[in-house]
Amino acid sequence: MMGTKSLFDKLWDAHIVRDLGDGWALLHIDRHLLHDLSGPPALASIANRGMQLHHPDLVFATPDHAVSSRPGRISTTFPLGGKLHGDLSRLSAEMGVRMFDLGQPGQGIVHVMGPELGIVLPGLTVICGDSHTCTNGGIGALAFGVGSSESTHALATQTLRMQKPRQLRIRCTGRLGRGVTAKDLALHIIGKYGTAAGVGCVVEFCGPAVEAMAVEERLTLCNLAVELGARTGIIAPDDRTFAYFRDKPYAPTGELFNQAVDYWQTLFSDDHAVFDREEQVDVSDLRPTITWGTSPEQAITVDGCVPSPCDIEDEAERNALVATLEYMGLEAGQPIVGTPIDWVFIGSCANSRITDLRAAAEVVRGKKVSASVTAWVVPGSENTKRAAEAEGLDRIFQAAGFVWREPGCSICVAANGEQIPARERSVSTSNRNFVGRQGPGARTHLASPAMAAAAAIAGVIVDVSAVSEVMS
Ligand SMILES: CC(C)[C@H](C(=O)O)[C@@H](O)C(=O)O
Ligand code: SF4
Repeated sequence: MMGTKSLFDKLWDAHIVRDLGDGWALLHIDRHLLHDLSGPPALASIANRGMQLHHPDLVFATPDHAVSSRPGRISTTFPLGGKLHGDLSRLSAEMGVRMFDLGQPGQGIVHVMGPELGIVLPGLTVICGDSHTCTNGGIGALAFGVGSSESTHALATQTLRMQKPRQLRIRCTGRLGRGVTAKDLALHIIGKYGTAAGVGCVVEFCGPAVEAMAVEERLTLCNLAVELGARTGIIAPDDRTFAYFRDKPYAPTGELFNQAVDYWQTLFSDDHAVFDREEQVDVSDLRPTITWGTSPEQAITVDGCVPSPCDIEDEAERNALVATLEYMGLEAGQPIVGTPIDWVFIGSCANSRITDLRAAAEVVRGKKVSASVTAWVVPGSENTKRAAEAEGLDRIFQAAGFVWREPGCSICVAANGEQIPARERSVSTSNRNFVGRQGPGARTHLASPAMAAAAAIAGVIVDVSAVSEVMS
């Protein structure tokens, strides 16, 4: 019989502990990740009820959101973060959870360190009290961001109660052009379909353009699934994925690895799988893409212009656009290229992996950051930082005038006391450009690491694919 199951169906079915009826199921959770904002209250709620973790070996913690990224930082460099870090550290120790502490290999943004350590593997269910948990779908895990009560429930039972989501498949055909990345594709997809397109859905990304991506790029693509409104994103694991996990510290080894690969090879959508919605995107003509507004869907190709209120009939929409342009300090209809910037942030769980740092370093090599720009690189994890330093990327960035920082979320969300001042403009490799996201009044343009690096050098937004030396 021809298979009719999607990749998601296979993972869902494999994890059902009990069918609860009406599409609801109790799922086994294979990995539960905790960070310094959502982790301490979840652990405390278990401790305060006199309960124990059901399976502490499947729970892992890392401080990332509220820790300072200042070189030489310690726990209390940002005092509020020090308190959260202390709570996470103490509760983890008391309850048998492995925490990767500051300065240890493993510490980092929770969605970067999971796959990087092989804690997150293809076919596993993964949860974390964080919306970008969807990132892990890039390696073929079924990963959900959860709320605090679900997190507590999972700590106590190692299960999650969930209604089966609908399924959207986005097939990406063609080949990405030079200077065009998974980030550009993600912004393009969100711009094209909108931030509500994925509501209630799991989005499977597939097709030749996805198959051609490095594992890190697939993580970037799935990272932005939540900005499409989706419950999560997922990509079928393939030979590249299997090779990626060959040397990861928590991945199986030897015969167990071979057995794992045998199973991982069954994780794809069958030919006759049925989706609630299917879309196709030809990536061949994509250009570097950047946001101009305060929602990730407000994205244009870098050679484009910001929209003009005159072109909008609906009054409420027109007023919203006027307000957005005012917040962003942009003129209606202006080209985005040439817009002067003040900050560049290369980091976040969207784009802080080794391939991202390499791409940015390639643009920066031998050049200088514009005198008017403050430029930071915040590696996604301690392991990424060390790998980058071993390749000399830190020296390339520092010679150009970038600040080379310690791993964490930093000014992606400005929860660690680091922020972009009001009315200052950043090109950021992160995933959210909401009002006040990088600090009250801060103006954020989301883009790829290469685009951010090129903007840092030029001092204005530029089309990285038009900077000839870069492309040679
Ligand atoms: C603070 C945290 C819970 C939040 C999230 O859930 O995503 C953050 O990581 C973000 O990116 O906005
Ligand atoms: S890097 Fe940004 S998006 Fe990712 S988990 Fe941290 S705050 Fe959230």
